[in-house]
Amino acid sequence: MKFSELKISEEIKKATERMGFTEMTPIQEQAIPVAETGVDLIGQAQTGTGKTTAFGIPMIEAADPHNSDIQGVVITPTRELAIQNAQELSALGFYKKVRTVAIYGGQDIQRQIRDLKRRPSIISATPGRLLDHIKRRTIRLDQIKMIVLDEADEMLNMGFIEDIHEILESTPQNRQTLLFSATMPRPIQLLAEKFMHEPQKVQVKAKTLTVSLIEQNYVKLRENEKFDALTRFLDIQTPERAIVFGRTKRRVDELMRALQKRGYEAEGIHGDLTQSKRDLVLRRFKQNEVKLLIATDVAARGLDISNVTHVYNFDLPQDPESYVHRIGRTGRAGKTGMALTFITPSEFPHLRSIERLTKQPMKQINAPSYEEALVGQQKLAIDHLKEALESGNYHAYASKAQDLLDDFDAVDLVAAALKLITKEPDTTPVRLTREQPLMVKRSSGRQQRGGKGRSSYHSRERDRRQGNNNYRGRSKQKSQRY
Ligand SMILES: Nc1ncnc2c1ncn2[C@@H]1O[C@H](COP(=O)(O)OP(=O)(O)OP(=O)(O)O)[C@@H](O)[C@H]1O
Ligand SMILES: [Mg+2]
Repeated sequence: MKFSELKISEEIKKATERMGFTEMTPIQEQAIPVAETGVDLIGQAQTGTGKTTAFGIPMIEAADPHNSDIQGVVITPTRELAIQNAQELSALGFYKKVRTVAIYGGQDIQRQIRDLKRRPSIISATPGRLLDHIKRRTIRLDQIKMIVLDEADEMLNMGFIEDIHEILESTPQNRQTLLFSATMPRPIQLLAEKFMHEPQKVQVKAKTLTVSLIEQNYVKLRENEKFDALTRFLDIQTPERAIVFGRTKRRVDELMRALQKRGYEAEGIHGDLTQSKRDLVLRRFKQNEVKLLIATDVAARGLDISNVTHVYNFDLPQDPESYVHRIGRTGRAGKTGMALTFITPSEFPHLRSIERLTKQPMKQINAPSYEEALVGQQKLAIDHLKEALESGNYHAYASKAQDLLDDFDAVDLVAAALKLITKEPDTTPVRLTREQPLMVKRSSGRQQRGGKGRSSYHSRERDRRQGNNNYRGRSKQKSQRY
């Protein structure tokens, strides 16, 4: 079904056209008409399938640009996602002249207050900064018609739950509440239903939770083999654009420096960097100035960066849901992608938990040898050489080439030139601080580094079976993981 067939205002149809959309995605086709009836809604569909527009259209449709109140709020777990959602909502509201402002931590609050004085209809926010504005009375939510929790399970999962409750308390009882995510663990759903009014579930039925366009592989290796394996895979797979996920901020910093030491262009992103640094890194990655983004889970959810061809899980994610979101940074909007996950022997059971959630078996592959990596890089050099040949833009070198050919054997010459342009696999020694394998001690309910205890994956699975609401004691996780 096309957007043009929807019963929505012409301005929004025109906006989707301007955004290059014609056919609706399944979640858009199924969720928009339901949301238009005014009911509460829980929407679940695979990563990269257009959930933003699925809640964006009803939100813009409900907003009246001539009304000076804030009428809609979208809450997201990260600042980058708040910015991205604001951009998409602004695009959808372009012709209807519905204005959206992004409100997030790390940005000058006075600037935000100035933006707010211009009376936007919609706020796209992270919870902490939104609460700050509510307390300063620079934002009032008492007239909102609709609130969306994007990445709803994450918002209700770690650390955010108290903030969400406080935000909801400042909104009208009769507001419409929409929840969206690619994953919706049952305990979270039960928790959500407590503050929703008879929500309708819109789930796009798919055989697997992950997108079939993403090839999913894993490598079994020891902790101290991971880094060489990563660089060799990078040499062989030569990703156009890749995200490498690490478990902690320290890990991300160390990985970035180690990769740079071996001659890779890499930038890191995590929650301890200043917001301007985070913005800069993401901009450079989006503009293809740097091919490798090394990230904590701060980049795992929702970010829509075109042409991310590879996702590497250098460390296993904290829970199976995070895996789904991390690898979902590739294979978006119909494109293909590849995900590769490193697993140490003691973490092996977690692999099965991931596969049980995704309903998609992963394929085991082996870490490449030095020789294989060299072949990969040679192939890349030859490709570059052929491209240069096809471009025809080398005639200024012809007489020098002839001089060389007079003195040397042609094969020797090309071989020497190839060696020069090949980035041979670098074996510069690097040191990474050892990360403990993924384990969680159950009794305290929060993440512990190392130590004995059951894995979070298994306790989560048991929760799932028992329908436990065991998600509140995890507030420390946000600061560790992001
Ligand atoms: N109807 C459509 N036709 C073509 N492209 C679309 C359509 N709807 C959305 N897109 C594009 O698809 C991409 C993914 O959309 P979006 O970020 O909303 O996915 P998502 O379902 O929210 O994913 P995630 O679970 O990772 O947050 C975006 O680049 C968006 O512009
Ligand atoms: Mg999204």
